[in-house]
Amino acid sequence: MENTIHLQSQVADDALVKNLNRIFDPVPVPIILLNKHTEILMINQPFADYLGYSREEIMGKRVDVVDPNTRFPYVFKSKKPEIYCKHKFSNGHTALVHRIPVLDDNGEVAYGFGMVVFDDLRSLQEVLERNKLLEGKLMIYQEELKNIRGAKYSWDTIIGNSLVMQHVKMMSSKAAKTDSNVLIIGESGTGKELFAHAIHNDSKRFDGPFVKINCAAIPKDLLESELFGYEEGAFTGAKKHGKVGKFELANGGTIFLDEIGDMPLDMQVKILRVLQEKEIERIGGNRTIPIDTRIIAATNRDLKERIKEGEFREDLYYRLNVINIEVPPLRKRKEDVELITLKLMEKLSNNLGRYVSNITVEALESLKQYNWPGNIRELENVIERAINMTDTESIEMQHLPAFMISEPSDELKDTPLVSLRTAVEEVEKTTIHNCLKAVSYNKLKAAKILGISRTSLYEKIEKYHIDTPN
Ligand SMILES: Nc1ncnc2c1ncn2[C@@H]1O[C@H](COP(=O)(O)OP(=O)(O)OP(=O)(O)O)[C@@H](O)[C@H]1O
Repeated sequence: MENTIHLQSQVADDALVKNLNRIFDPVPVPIILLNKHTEILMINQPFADYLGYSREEIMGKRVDVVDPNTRFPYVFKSKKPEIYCKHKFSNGHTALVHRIPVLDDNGEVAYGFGMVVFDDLRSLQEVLERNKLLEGKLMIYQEELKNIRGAKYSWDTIIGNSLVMQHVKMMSSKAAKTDSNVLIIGESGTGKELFAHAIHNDSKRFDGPFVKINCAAIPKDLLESELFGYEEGAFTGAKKHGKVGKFELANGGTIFLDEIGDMPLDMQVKILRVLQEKEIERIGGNRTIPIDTRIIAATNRDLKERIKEGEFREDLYYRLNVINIEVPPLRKRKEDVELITLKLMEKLSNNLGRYVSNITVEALESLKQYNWPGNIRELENVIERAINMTDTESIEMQHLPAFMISEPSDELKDTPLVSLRTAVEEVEKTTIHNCLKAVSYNKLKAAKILGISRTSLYEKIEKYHIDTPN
């Protein structure tokens, strides 16, 4: 009776093995199945090859005969699976394996299932090392990103209390509360990028990415792949796994298109398409990728002029210019020069490891008078230079660049250059005229106030052709 049962189970096992071979031979992972006596019931071709045997040689043998290092006898005893365990096969290979006892309805071991998960631990080690390296790099970038996105770019860090700046900040913080496109215009170095950051950080997208691209700095041929990315094999020289473009990177956040006024016309068409369709296509790709990105663009160019010149698309201009923010040049907010100077001195002293906290009235006055064609970026340079030049805690005239001191201010720029004599005569004429008017043209009184004789006053009235009613 017992023999009959054994025979029946043998027949069932044979049928099972045939089917299992059919199933597992094509699987490119070494797999083995043991019966409850730890005899090999099935071993797929990849595993037989891995061990260096023909299948016929080892079928039906006890696993510890084929591989004396096997732990299956212990696993059968403990009935506990061993997952991702390092195993050194008797042929010298070291691998990561699973050893799994398969229990029947009574909780007894019916089969043992084995599988090689990673057949070359050396290459696994390399992958793990690389992974560790990448994780490390990722952490550094995340940290950097946090710094970039941090409080550094809030409204408070945009220094300036002049009326015009208060207005621009107020407009920008309103813009932050919407999801509309923003166009920031202003001369170079006025802080357009700072405003773009602050708007992003104060918007509902603040925890999404802020991705910047300088449209003027990237060669025309590369701009498209930078913006939209490409698929593997899109062109010769393309990276192996393709490349993700800035629009995709900015998904869920904001893309800052700096120097948009310098973007080539053919690229403008593509940007317009993204704005309208809210989707992109990678170069060499055939699928569209939906994009949820807010656009903030900036330029120091006169876009209306560029439109007239045929260099900028009018339709793109209107799409971008939903909210317009104009950052004024520093010379139009001279009231801010003192505050910005003091804040920059504090920041740059720290950066440079110096302690320079004072500036003389004279030097500050020079900074206020200067025209600042390079705006705050130029002011930063001047302060940094001065901190490096001074040996004390104070910035003085001599620490400012010579061109600044001789540079005429805005008002003086419009004054025609005249000789000292002409200038004195001009002042004399105006003073006499004003004085006569003030004393109702009483020449005696006027001469007294002016401190000259009546004769002298008459002479000057004649000389300067000053009209008097009597
Ligand atoms: N209001 C401000 N307060 C403090 N620093 C400022 C301010 N505005 C600008 N800066 C500083 O001036 C430098 C130039 O600013 P930013 O790059 O934002 O100017 P930009 O207008 O974008 O210039 P560009 O058109 O050349 O790109 C930066 O170092 C920035 O930190």
